[in-house]
Amino acid sequence: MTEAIRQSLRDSKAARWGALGIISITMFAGYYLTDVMSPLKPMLESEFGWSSTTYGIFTSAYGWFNVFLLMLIFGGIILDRMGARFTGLMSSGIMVVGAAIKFWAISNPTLITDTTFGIHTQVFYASIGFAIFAIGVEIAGITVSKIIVKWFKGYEMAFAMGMQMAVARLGTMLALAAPVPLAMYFSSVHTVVENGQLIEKMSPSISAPIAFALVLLVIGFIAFFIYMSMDKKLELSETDPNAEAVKPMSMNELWSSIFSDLRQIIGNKGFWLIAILCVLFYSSVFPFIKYAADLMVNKYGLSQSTAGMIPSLLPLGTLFLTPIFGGIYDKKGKGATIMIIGAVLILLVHTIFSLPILNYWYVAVVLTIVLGIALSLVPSAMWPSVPKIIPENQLGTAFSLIFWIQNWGLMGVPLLIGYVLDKSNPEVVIAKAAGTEIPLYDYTNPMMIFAGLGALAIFVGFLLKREDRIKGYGLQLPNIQK
Ligand SMILES: C[C@H](NC(=O)[C@@H](N)CCCCN)C(=O)O
Repeated sequence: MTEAIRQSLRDSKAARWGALGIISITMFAGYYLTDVMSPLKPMLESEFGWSSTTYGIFTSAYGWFNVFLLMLIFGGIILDRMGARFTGLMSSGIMVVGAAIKFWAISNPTLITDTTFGIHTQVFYASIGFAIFAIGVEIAGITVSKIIVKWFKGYEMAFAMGMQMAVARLGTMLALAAPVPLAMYFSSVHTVVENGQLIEKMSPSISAPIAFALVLLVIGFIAFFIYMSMDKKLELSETDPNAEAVKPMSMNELWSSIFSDLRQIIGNKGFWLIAILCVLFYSSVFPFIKYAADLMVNKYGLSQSTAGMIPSLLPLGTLFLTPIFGGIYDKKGKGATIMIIGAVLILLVHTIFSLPILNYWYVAVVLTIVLGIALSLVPSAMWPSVPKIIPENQLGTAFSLIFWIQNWGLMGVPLLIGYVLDKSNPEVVIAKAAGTEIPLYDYTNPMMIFAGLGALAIFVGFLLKREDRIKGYGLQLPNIQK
């Protein structure tokens, strides 16, 4: 069979998009669990006595194992060596295990009174579960990116990445809008003693939204099994029957190939600029989402039950815009410019959020929509740009290194924000300790931190554009090969 007439399964539009649809289910479930606790922050404080710092510790657990135990990097290395089928199944299984631990911790009231390693036992176990889950969702993320490159190279790759991100963001949107109604729906009545009197109190079920996440994750795990058979068919369709079988590597060869990949990637300036832009950009958006519902209560005067509605508009816009911007990048190019425009919007939005004026809910709506546009622009150009800088056989490792650097921010920034929030609002901390009426948090300082990250991202975006001009990566060129 000659090269010219051999057909690959990826040449079939239905097969490419079918594969994408299946893996998107797994990511949808993963993104739902990632943010499910955000709208529950005020409830975690009132029901379980968590502080902003406690919430920050729990949120930062997302990066603990990925960052300190280098789990993400191992994930990328495994992906490049063992392939997407093994790595995808492994990562979706890890997500289920982590979510189950988190569910157990949140639904177990006996953990509330104890401490472990100096933190609330419930927070400790919920954080461990979240940290394990995060290994899974991050490795699944790089696996899915590599799968998309495998199916869509030379085709509508940025559009496909945009579509996958859109479905994942649907998970984020659900995580911002659904948990409070779910927790309220499954409320139960408890008898408690207050001022020496027995009173009946309705307690929301904070674990109900997590139980729902667990069900979604199990469905995502099953979906990956279905994808595996498609992946096998794709490989068979691309295997040249006359090609010689690849000789298995010795242990020495394996290690030297791993180190050689790592050396080449970290010696690449374009890689570093994308990675730094990634950590700055995502640290100003994802950690913001963790505090957005609380910001709506404290700055814009919304009630707890409606506070998640405005932040849920953020992923809503990205559903349509990420594929659209991805499509523009595919056809017209201008990847670096798209990333810079996104970073400018981040700076603008967070600066306005930080001002102690314009505290009207409709201002929050407009700012959230603009932030959604930024969250569509940058990722739609950033991820499809990586294969222009790094060869395909090193992509798993490169994506994992970028995610690893990004995870420092996803771990550190929420912790910093929780700490700054408590430090800038001592009266709230005192009122909580005294059990008196809790005043509102002032969010000026945390929002200035987010704005600062946006400013740095613009600077790095320009450096990336310059590097592209020097090295000719083709970031400003279209992805579709005519
Ligand atoms: C594709 C990209 N994913 C990531 O950046 C992940 N490392 C973090 C996922 C966190 C989920 N809320 C993206 O989602 O744009």
